[in-house]
Amino acid sequence: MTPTKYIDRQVPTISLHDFESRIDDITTELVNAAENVGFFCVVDHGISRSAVDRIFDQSARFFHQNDDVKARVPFSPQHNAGWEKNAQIRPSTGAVDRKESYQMQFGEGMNGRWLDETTLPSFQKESLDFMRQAQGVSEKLMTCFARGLGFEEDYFIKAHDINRESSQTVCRLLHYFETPQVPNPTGEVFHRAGAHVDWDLLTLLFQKAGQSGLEICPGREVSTSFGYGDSWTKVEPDASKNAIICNVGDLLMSWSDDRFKSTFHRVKAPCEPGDYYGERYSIAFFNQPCKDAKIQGPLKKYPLVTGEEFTRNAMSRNYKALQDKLRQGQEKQTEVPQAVPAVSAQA
Ligand SMILES: O=C(O)CCC(=O)C(=O)O
Ligand SMILES: [Fe+2]
Repeated sequence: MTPTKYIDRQVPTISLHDFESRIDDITTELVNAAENVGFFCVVDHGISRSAVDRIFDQSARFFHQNDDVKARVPFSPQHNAGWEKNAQIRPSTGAVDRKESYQMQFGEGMNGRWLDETTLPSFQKESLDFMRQAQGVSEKLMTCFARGLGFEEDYFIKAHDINRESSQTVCRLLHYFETPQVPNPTGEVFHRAGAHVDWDLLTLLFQKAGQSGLEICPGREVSTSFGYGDSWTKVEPDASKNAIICNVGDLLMSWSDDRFKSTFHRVKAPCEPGDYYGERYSIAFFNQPCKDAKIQGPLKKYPLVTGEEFTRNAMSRNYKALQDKLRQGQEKQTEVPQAVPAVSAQA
C-alpha cells in the first residue's frame, strides 16, 4: 500500500465573539476561508461545551439501543431522515461506510421517525434544543455569507427556514465502529466516511476530543465535477477551544458561482501508524434549503433552480458516479458481486 500523501494547509480559526459589532471583520475572515480552503473552525459561537457533551451523551444513548429498536425508525431516502447501518456507499469508494447514523429534522420529515418517550425519555426534546442552537450559529454564518455575496442579510436564513414543517435541514448523529487492528491479508478497506463533498449550504461538524480521522483535500474548481486530488490534510478536533468545524457545501459553492469552495473530505479508513482505530462519534448539522428556495448566484453562472431541483440534481449526479464506480469494480472482478444496498440521500 502506498503511504498517504499529507501536506500542511492552514484551516483558519474564526472567532464569533461580539458578533454584531465585529460583523464586517468576521465576514472578511469567513469569505477568505470559504474562497481558499472551504473549511474553517468557529470558536466563541455561544454553544457551551456542556451542551455539546450532552448531545453526544444523547447520541450514545440512541446508538446503545438494540438494532431491532433502532430499526423502528429506519432511514427513509425520500425524507432523508432516520437510522441506517453499514448502508451508505460513496462513489469514491464503491463500498459501504462502516458506521451507523441517525438523521433528525425539525419538521414533518420526522413523522414516525422519533423513538417513543418510553424508550428514550427526553431524547427528542434534547435533540431539538441542540439543533436550534446549531441553527443559531448557522444563521450567523449565513448572514455573513449573504453580506459577502451582496445579498440581503437574511437571504440565506429565509431560504433555510427551520420553522416551516417542510424544513429539510438535517442533524446527523454518527457512530463509526472500532476498526480491527489485525493483519489484513485480503486488503479489505474499512471505510469510515469515504471521500465526498456535502450537498448542503454549510455543514457544522461537532467532534469529540481524541477521535481524529477527518481529512480534507481542497482544490475543486467547479461544483458540478467529482474529481479530487491525492494530498490530504488532517483536521483535528479541538475540544479545548470547543471549536465547530465548518465546511462549505455544494449548494453554497453553486450559489456563489463557484467562488466559495465545497471541499472533498473523508473520515479516513485507519490503516497507517498513528491512525485512530477506535470507536468514533461525531455530529454533522447540514443546512439544507427549503424545497421552494430559488437558487442562483449573483453572476448567474448556473441556471436558476429550486432547492428541490438542486438536491435532486445532486442526488442523480451522485447516483451516476456511484454506478460508474460499481461498474468499474465489476469489470475487474470475474464473479458477479452481491447485491448492493440502496443509495441513500445524505448530503
Ligand atoms: O464524521 C465526521 O467527522 C465527518 C462526517 C461527514 O463528513 C459527513 O457525514 O458528511
Ligand atoms: Fe461530509
